[in-house]
Amino acid sequence: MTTVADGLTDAVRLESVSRTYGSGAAAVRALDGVTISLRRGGFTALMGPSGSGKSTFLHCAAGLDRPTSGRVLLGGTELTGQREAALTELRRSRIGFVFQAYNLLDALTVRENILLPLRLAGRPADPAFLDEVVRSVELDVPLDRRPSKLSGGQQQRVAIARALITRPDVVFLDEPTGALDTRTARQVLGTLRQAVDRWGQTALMVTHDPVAASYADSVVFLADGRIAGELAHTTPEHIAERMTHLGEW
Ligand SMILES: Nc1ncnc2c1ncn2[C@@H]1O[C@H](COP(=O)(O)OP(=O)(O)OP(=O)(O)O)[C@@H](O)[C@H]1O
Repeated sequence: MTTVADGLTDAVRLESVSRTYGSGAAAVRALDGVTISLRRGGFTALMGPSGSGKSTFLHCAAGLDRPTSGRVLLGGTELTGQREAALTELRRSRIGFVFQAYNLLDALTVRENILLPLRLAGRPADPAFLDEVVRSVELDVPLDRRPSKLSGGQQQRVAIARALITRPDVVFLDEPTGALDTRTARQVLGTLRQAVDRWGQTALMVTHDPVAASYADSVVFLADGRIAGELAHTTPEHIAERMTHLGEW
């Protein structure tokens, strides 16, 4: 396991990361020499036209996929070159995931869903911290209920709590509000923003929605597998304008 002193201030760092799918004439370069650092405690949105490489970026950064070349560092630990078992362990303990489709288990109660990452990692649950996380995501439902009995917004709050419970180095969110109506989406984003601030949580969110992206501290744009710019503390209007210049979205 390699630890680099200069990577310690960054939660996540990609260095010259490329990912090519297929080979020969059919090869697609989904990521093309991407270098970027996610500062500890920062909330970053990742946007770009369809096919620009957002999912590939997320999968490489989270150790779910391996770059063809380049390095990925999580809190100073190099992911690239790790064996599959070590990557699984790292993902379990140091990364939180939130997906568009919530991905909650209905065989488990809300409480059990939130605590699942700790159970899988063989770590004890701290009832006081569970209580704090549940309050921070404003989840106002009985914790012994099954997820399918909850609204979409409540289910996504459960998923966010589950992502925060291990105090991970970074939370990756893939279109977290894509399945929610506009009003619920805004409420969930407001809660997410508060939770990120409260815990000093590093987060990276892929989204197509300029309003959702405007909740982040900065918006990174991808086009054709490359970083195509960044906007800090900006408005949905500016984000939409930049996206329009990048092409179809
Ligand atoms: N498993 C794969 N095999 C071959 N090509 C792939 C694979 N996954 C992605 N690609 C290609 O890599 C490029 C980037 O895809 P990616 O899914 O990362 O883009 P995206 O920005 O997430 O797109 P979208 O917004 O439509 O989800 C696209 O040209 C895509 O067709």
